[in-house]
Amino acid sequence: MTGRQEEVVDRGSGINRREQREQNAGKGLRWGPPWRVEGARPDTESDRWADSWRRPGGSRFWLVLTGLLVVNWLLSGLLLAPPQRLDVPYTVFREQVEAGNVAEVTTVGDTIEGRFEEEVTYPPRDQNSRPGEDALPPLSGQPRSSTLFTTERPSFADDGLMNLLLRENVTVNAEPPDRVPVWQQLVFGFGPTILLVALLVWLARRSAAGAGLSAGMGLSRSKARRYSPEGGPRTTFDDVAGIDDVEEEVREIVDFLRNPDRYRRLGARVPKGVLLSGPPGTGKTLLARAVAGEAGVPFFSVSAAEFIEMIVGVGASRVRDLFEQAKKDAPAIIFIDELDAIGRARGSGATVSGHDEREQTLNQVLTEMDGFDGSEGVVVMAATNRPEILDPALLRAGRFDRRVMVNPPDTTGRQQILAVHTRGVPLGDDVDLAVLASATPGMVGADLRNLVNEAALLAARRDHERVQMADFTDALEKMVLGAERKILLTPEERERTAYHESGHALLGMLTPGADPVRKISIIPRGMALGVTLQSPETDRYGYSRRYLQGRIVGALGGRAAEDLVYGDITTGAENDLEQATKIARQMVGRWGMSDAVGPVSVLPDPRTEQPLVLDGTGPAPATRELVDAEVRRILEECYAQAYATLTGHRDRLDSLARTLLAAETLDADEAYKAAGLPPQAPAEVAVPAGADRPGSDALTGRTGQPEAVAAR
Ligand SMILES: Nc1ncnc2c1ncn2[C@@H]1O[C@H](COP(=O)(O)OP(=O)(O)OP(=O)(O)O)[C@@H](O)[C@H]1O
Ligand SMILES: [Zn+2]
Repeated sequence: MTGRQEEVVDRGSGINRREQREQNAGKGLRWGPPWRVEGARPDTESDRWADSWRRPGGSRFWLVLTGLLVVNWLLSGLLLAPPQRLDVPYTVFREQVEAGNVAEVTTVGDTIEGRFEEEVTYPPRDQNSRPGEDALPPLSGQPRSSTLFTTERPSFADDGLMNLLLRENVTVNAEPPDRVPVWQQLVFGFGPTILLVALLVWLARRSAAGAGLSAGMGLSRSKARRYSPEGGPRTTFDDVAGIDDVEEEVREIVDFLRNPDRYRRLGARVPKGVLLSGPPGTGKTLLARAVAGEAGVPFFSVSAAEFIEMIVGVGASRVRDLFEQAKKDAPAIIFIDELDAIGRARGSGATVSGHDEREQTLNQVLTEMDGFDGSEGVVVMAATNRPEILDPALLRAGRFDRRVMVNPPDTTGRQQILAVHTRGVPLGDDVDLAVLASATPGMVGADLRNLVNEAALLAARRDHERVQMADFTDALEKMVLGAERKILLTPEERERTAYHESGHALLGMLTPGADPVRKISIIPRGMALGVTLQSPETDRYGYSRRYLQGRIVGALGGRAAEDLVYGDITTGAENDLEQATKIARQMVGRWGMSDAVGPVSVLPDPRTEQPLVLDGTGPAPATRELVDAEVRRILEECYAQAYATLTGHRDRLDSLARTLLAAETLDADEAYKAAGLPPQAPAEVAVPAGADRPGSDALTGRTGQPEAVAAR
């Protein structure tokens, strides 16, 4: 793993993007690539769409749900629909009462409904029974017969109906005017909801044991996307560059998937599981897809996080489903991204809800993998950024017993990756990928891909025929530093910033072994008021104590310059202090670089967050105090050194600051010249690597929100 190479010191302040980078840190001082754009992986999504894929979960769930709703609707329609009643005039009704043919009535407002003892036909077939009504047109055309009737009582009727009914022994009911009884309203109003809730509860209960209906509803279906070898452009090893050693390790798998019989015949045990580990964006997914592409087998891709739902047991059945699908399509590859989402060591980590669910899912994966006897022709590939937190059970023989590290590419690797991604891009004659590769230490495949895309966008906006080197360098600068921002600084503030940056830069130039200064700028970018960029000649893999001290001196140079020139300090050094303190802390607690503390690792392991020393619960209070004292000593000594050096070179500092103030941006040559120093490094591209840290500037009231960033 390469370490972070370049240093950017800025004047500005606040939130440190590096924190997150450091979480990815393996061993050594690692400042992960600052330009790592989280979530900006345009390729994966679009590629996935472009490829043929299907998502078996889902559709069936909707089918079942629709079915339920239709049944619900039909039932409620049947039950709620009023029965067909004979609509009779009030006079006819009275007649029937007097004739003793009414068994029961129910009044709803002025409407009277009821039941005749014997069927009545209306309109009567013999029209002469009531001569008075002969002239009236019949209410409805065809005579109908029923024992059920309805009639409307005229509101002016004051005809002693009640007495009549009582006399005739008719049962009389009354109901509120809304016709649907309350119990029915409740049942049909809340019924569907109750039904669904009941179903979910039931599912939750039984899913722990099996798939059951949840399968029918698609809940237990794995959400894996399937890429078939036929559909879409195939990913091959040609698309993967710069990680040749890793490619070699997986070639055997390709061969196995192509000729499973040959391996079977010889009884060779082919790895069932391959664990790819490495920082984000290094091409783990790409590599797995390339293996599938090379072997011409289907590729099932799923993120481990997708297994987990709120409902316990769903994850396990999704795993089962995924393995079933893959076995059906064998030979095939199952790719599980972010394996750590389920593969975290059991009984460790925060006990969140869904803890059981995660364990069950993990157990299911283990069970499935144990179930293979190698003849299925299914290879499971998984990726993780944090192999060290995985449950050891996953790594046992017969599971993910083949482990492959995918490291960030070195310079040559970066050049090859750039070549892959510029295949379809018309390049100007001045574009030199080797130079770009050396200007991008710490960048991984995903970053480089992003860089090419940004450069192409820029070239298009500038109406270039081809993408030129300037497009690349500007794109790189923007990715690394953030877009330039139009904010108005007071002349005093600009001058102060110029001194601050000059302080960083001058110490970078004067400290032996420090990374050469590449660029200084007082154009506000992102959240910083100014930046100083330093990056090494070559990729660095480790750091010496002297080098780290130099870094701290440089980081404190901005504040020292302000202090020296103005006799006062500002909030602008917030990030510098944070960065310096972090380095010092790690020197003392992690790398044993403090004589007083000794060669002891006392910091919690940054990867597992478990305290390392001394009795396993963390350092004893005395050790802690000693660490703090040592960190403070280192910082104070470095600050004193920075202040002294700048004092001794006050003329260079003034000259550099003045030049910077006038020019706003200086590249390496200009900067060394302004400081009256010979250039140290062949200035290749005046582009850097490193980012300024966003933050808040309490002095000016500007906040660190990523608000409107205006590109010039
Ligand atoms: N070695 C490489 N060669 C060519 N392209 C690469 C390489 N590494 C990454 N890329 C590009 O970056 C994209 C993202 O990489 P990929 O998704 O494979 O990274 P990953 O290691 O799986 O990251 P994560 O851990 O975030 O899932 C790829 O689709 C590819 O375009
Ligand atoms: Zn600074």
